Order: sequence, then C-alpha cells, then structure tokens
Amino acid sequence: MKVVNNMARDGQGVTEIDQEKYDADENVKIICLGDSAVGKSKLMERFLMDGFRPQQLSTFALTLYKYTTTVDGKTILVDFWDTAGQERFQSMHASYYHKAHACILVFDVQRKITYKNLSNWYQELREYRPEIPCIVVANKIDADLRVTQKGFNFAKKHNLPFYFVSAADGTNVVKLFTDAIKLAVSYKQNSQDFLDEVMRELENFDLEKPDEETSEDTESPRSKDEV
Ligand SMILES: Nc1nc2c(ncn2[C@@H]2O[C@H](COP(=O)(O)OP(=O)(O)OP(=O)(O)O)[C@@H](O)[C@H]2O)c(=O)[nH]1
Ligand SMILES: [Mg+2]
Repeated sequence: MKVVNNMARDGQGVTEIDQEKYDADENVKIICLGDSAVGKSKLMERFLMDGFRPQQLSTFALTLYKYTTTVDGKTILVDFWDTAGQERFQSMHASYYHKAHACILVFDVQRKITYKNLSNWYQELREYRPEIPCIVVANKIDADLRVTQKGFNFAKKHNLPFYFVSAADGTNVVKLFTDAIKLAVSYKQNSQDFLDEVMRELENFDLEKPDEETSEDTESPRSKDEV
C-alpha cells in the first residue's frame, strides 16, 4: 500500500497523478466526502492500516492511498482519495471527482450540522458524477450507541446504502470499504463512460460532415448519453 501526499492547493497537480493510472481496466477510484473532522481520514486509516491514531492533523488538501485487492478472482487496484473538508476547500476541484467510480459520504453522528451538510456535498457530487454509487456513512457511533436507534432519512430519501460505523473501534469499517470497492468495480464494468466518450467523438465528427450523411445516425449517440 502506497500513500501519496499531495500538498497542492486547490487540486493542482491532481491531474498528473490521475493520468498515470487510469488506463488499466481493474483500476478504480473511490472518493470520500464530508465536513471537516467527521472522520474521513480515520476511516481510511482504520481500513488501510488497521489502526486508529487518535491525534492527527486534519488533512491538508489531498491524500491518495493505493490499495490492491481481489474481486471475483480479478486483481483490483483501488485509489482512495481523501480530502480535507474544511470550509476553505468546501467546493472541490473538478479533478477530485474526475473518473471517480464510487463515493463514501461521511457525517459525524455527534454533530448535527455535518448531517445537514450532506445535501450540499451530495449535490456537488451529482453535478460531476450523476450516476456513481454513493454510500452514506454515520461515523463515531462508539461515542453513543443510542444514535443507531435514530432515523437518518437522508440516505432513504436518495435511495442510498447507509451504514453506522466507527473508525475508533472498527465497527462496520471493513464491510463499508469492501462494499464500496465492489460497487465501484461493478459501476466501472457496467458504466457507459468509455462508450460515451467514443460517441461524443463520433458526434463531433458527424457535425463536420454534410447533413444528409448524418441525419440517420444522430439519434443513437444522444440516447447512449442517457444510459
Ligand atoms: N470517537 C470517535 N472519534 C473519531 C472517530 N473517527 C474520527 N474521530 C476523531 O474525529 C477527529 C477528526 O477525524 P479525521 O479523520 O481527522 O476527520 P476528517 O474528516 O479527515 O477531517 P478533515 O481532514 O479536516 O476533513 C479526530 O480527532 C479523530 O480522532 C470515531 O469513529 N469515533
Ligand atoms: Mg482528513
């Protein structure tokens, strides 16, 4: 497992890292979103390093973790993108979302505002990635287990999977990440991304040709875009 610390502000430098790795079919990218201090980095640490260090600075801008696993007999390379949720970074650079295959959306069960802000994060996510699987996560349940009795309707409302977890004691952390990886892989395998790109190329190409040649074909590329 390799950790790449990218200290670039505002997502600068992300594209270089991004570029070298997305050619392989079995490479997926999973992003993590949520307010500052909800436990995004701690959840990753718990899963990737099987540990929890109580004191650590908040993520500066972006940390990339590389992780290898197997799904249905195939070797999968996972890039986990962890970002800072501070106000100063509240709107993510587009490249953070670029080619992401799944999202883990985290709030802190002890702080209501972080739950309220889910809708802002979710809205931004959907602007860039309208289709990718997204798991909603209620973190820090170790602090007061009674919270698991509460109804959190955000996930239900948007028809998203929802897990109660704790980075501190490890509850549901492995399940969360292994499910996120499976969802990312299945999204990538079924996604129309590549086809869409090709179709867009063809559409542009068609536009340059005389009308009569393209009139028959114009419908199909459009309908693919909506899959
Ligand atoms: N009790 C408890 N504390 C937690 C848990 N997860 C994280 N924390 C604490 O919450 C604080 C913030 O955790 P981080 O993982 O740094 O939060 P973050 O979401 O990465 O924050 P930014 O990087 O600023 O966006 C730390 O002090 C952690 O020790 C948990 O499951 N239970
Ligand atoms: Mg962090």
